[in-house]
Amino acid sequence: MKQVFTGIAELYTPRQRLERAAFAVQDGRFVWVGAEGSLPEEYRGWPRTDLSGRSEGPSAPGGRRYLGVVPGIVDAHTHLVYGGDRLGEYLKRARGESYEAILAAGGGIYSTVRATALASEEELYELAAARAALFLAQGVTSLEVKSGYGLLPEAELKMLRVIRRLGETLPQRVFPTLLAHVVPKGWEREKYVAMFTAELIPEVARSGLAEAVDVFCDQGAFTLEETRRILEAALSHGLKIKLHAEQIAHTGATKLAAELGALSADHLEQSTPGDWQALAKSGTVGTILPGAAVILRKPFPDARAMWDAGVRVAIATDHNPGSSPLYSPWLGMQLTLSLGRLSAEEALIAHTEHAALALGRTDLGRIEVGAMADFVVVDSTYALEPLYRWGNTPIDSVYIEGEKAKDLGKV
Ligand SMILES: N=CN[C@@H](CCC(=O)O)C(=O)O
Ligand SMILES: [Zn+2]
Repeated sequence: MKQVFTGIAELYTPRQRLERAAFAVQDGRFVWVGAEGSLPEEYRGWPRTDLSGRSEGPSAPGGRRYLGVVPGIVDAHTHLVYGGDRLGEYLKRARGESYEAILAAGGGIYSTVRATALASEEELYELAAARAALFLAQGVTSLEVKSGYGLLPEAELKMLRVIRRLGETLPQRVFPTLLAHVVPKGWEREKYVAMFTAELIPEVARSGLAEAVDVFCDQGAFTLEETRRILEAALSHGLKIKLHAEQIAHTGATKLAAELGALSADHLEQSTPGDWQALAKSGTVGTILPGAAVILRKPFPDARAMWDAGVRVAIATDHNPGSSPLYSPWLGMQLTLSLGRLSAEEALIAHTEHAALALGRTDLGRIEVGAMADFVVVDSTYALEPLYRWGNTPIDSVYIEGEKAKDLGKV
């Protein structure tokens, strides 16, 4: 497929801002990006798609107006597959009960584990696909999806099969991750870690059901030592690694992530300048999860200081039924502007280019030659307007590999 896209008022690559831009796409990738007026001769005869919208606004020849375009949003941390909900827990926490106490009493993650066990693969698939449609409507073109609400080996594999089916059927690109979340009730810790490292990880590596392994290294979950064992097992089986780090307590997980060359260390609410230095040195992405930080009333990660320390800061929704029932990457970026002190341009980089690095990809989250042609057409002349309008995200359309994504769900 060959196509030239025009009608763009403002485009963020995301590092560069172009006015009256255009780009050419061939076989799902950008092959040329620049000013519309300087479209090279070789692309002039290609079929054209004018992205201008019909809504009212400035610069509107023929009643149309040129629109803003940004790269497809990348969500590098989600728990999209789960049964049930945690509304009751949410209301309790809003009255002051703590996430940690609810988890320790066998609720929280454990209650989602019970609800997920009761749901069939078909039900879990339908629920997750409906959530993914809402994400698509927000411009999310690639997303990571974790297991972790199964805990028992067969239940984890069941989640991973659902994630594989999502990858086969959704318009978006799906990155599957095996998550060591908590020790199941009734298991000895040692036996569980031994099973995870000696049976589950090899089975997942063999079957190709996950690309990465993640561990919730925290108070109430896995210790630093257990985390190291799980991650080293993952590496020895050729899987990538990432971590839930420094969310509730400071455990040293961020430095472990940096030491082992993890793709990313995520959460970071309790992280320190020493942790940021380690991330900056290793190149491990620091992914902040504004939904979980704000909803659980934890310290908001100091994204500004992290960025200035040289960390490649990413933002993700951490969509899950407990700590972050967040469906909007834009809200995550908005919170990071206000509470994490990133600029709007930096927040966009964090949810596109840097988020792609957290998936190990340099060809996603960018509008540049060689990258996958995933992009979001903003229903405004101003490409950054979705960051300005809180709770009313102006999205016109979403393209994945140069094709208009259908089924934009209602938001
Ligand atoms: N922190 C651990 N895991 C999830 C929360 C899962 C849950 O509460 O169900 C997170 O990233 O926030
Ligand atoms: Zn998470």
